[in-house]
Amino acid sequence: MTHNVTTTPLWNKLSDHHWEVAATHLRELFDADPHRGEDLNVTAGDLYIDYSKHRVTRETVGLLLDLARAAGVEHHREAMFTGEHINTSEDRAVLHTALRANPERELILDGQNVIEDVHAVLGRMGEFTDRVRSGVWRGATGERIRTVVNIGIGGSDLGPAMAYRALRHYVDGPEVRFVSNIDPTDLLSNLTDLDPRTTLFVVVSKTFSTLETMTNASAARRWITGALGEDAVPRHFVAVSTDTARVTDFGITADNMFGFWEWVGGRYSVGSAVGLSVMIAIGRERFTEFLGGMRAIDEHFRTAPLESNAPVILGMLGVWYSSFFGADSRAVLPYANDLARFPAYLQQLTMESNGKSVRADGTPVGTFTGEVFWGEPGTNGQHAFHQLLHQGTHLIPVDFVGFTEPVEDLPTLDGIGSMHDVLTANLLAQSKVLAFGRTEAEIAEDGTPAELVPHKVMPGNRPSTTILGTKLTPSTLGQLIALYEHQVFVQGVVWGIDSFDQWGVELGKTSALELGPALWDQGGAPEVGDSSTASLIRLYRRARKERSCLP
Ligand SMILES: O=P(O)(O)OC[C@H]1O[C@H](O)[C@H](O)[C@@H](O)[C@@H]1O
Repeated sequence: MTHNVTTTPLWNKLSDHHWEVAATHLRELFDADPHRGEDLNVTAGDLYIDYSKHRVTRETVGLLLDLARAAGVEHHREAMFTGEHINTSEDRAVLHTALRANPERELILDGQNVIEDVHAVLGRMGEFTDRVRSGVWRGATGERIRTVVNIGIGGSDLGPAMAYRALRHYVDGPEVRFVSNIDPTDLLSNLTDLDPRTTLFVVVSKTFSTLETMTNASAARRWITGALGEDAVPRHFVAVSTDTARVTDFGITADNMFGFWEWVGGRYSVGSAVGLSVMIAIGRERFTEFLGGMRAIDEHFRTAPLESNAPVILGMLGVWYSSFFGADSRAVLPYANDLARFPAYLQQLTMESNGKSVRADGTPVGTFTGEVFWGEPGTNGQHAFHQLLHQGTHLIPVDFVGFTEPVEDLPTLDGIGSMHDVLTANLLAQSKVLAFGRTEAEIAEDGTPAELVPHKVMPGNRPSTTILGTKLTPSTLGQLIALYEHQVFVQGVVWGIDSFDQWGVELGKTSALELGPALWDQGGAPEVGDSSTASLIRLYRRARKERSCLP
């Protein structure tokens, strides 16, 4: 249980300090401290992280780090790495860092070296991957596997789907598709051009009981058995889960199952067997590089002093805006099209982790917690929502993510520079304009008509972090993931919440199960307890009655 720092004099000091900083423009902060752009940055692995365009002074950073210390971030960090049950509401260890630990390390949990277990599964995944990629593993009719369909949802989908897309350039194995939604169009649209003889399903579910995944997996099973017969199942289905009994009940043998452990949270699981489809796509060596990237940031997070600790600094900046400025959201804008699913991935990672309003001991939190994460790749976002970022009334801190080297490049129209150069120029221009804006006087100087001047004023003073990686590779992607995982952790400790449970999603699930029968029962008025839901159900039922194609 963490110390409640929100009731301490240090918190009050930060709160008072916030009013001073809030009254100062970023232009003034740079004028008063012209070298901040050279100093307020940190390097972690291959990531250079500039945080000088934040609404902080050097004093603010010191106070925020004091707050992190007072909350016990260092102590809790060690507790996480060593397997203490820091997920208190579920009484579980939180050991996603063990998934990427060096094989020579040892971590004993309940008498078992979990790192040995991790590498045993990685070894089996590697062998399986090699067999699928080389064509030794074949479908029931003897054909090679050409497409892998990953069926899973939440953490069993977003991590691998994001990583597969991000590492598109490195894919030299079978194509992978991802089916998650209970909406049948997801499965149907993905299967429409596939051949059952060359398709392998990887059914991913920690619990192996999630309604969406089990429903999609049984429909996929019918698709395979309808075309190839019951005996084909073992050649076309493998499972990733912590629950052997449920997997075997589904008809997948333990040989075709890749396990993980209850101490891996779904949203922290992409480095476990949950990443199997990514490994099949990019090969085991590159998957190892991916894990190595995460490990580099784990080590940085565990050992770097707080002053140069990237996840600590970025996490505390998130606390600064959320708890002191009352900012609701953070935009993540990757200037790398292959990171298109990164914001969606971060939504689960951050919002399922820190979207809590009680502390770990069940008492209400005394501050705003969590941040709404959202975003789209640049430059697309510039032509859509950046207007609000630049001139709207909300304070929305931005994380820009870019790379100094492209994975692919093309010349520009005029042949001067490359498309990647222009992409990067856009990233830098956006962060500059957000921070410094354009004043009334500067605009009037251009001869802009007086009545247009207020419309053209760019207020600036809008904070951003710029994360520049060397190149989007399996390793740098792993680094980015761990960078955000540990930010979430730091914030959770300061807010005193349990970042590793997700009770808030449970009621929606049981409620859907309870409501289901009311939708297909054609009897009298549904007894659902409120007139809004009852009216919507009546409307749905009427439409359902008129449809002829239903069973
Ligand atoms: O992997 P599964 O057990 O199928 O769970 C899939 C997802 O469903 C749940 O509702 C949780 O909110 C997620 O954290 C989890 O990743």
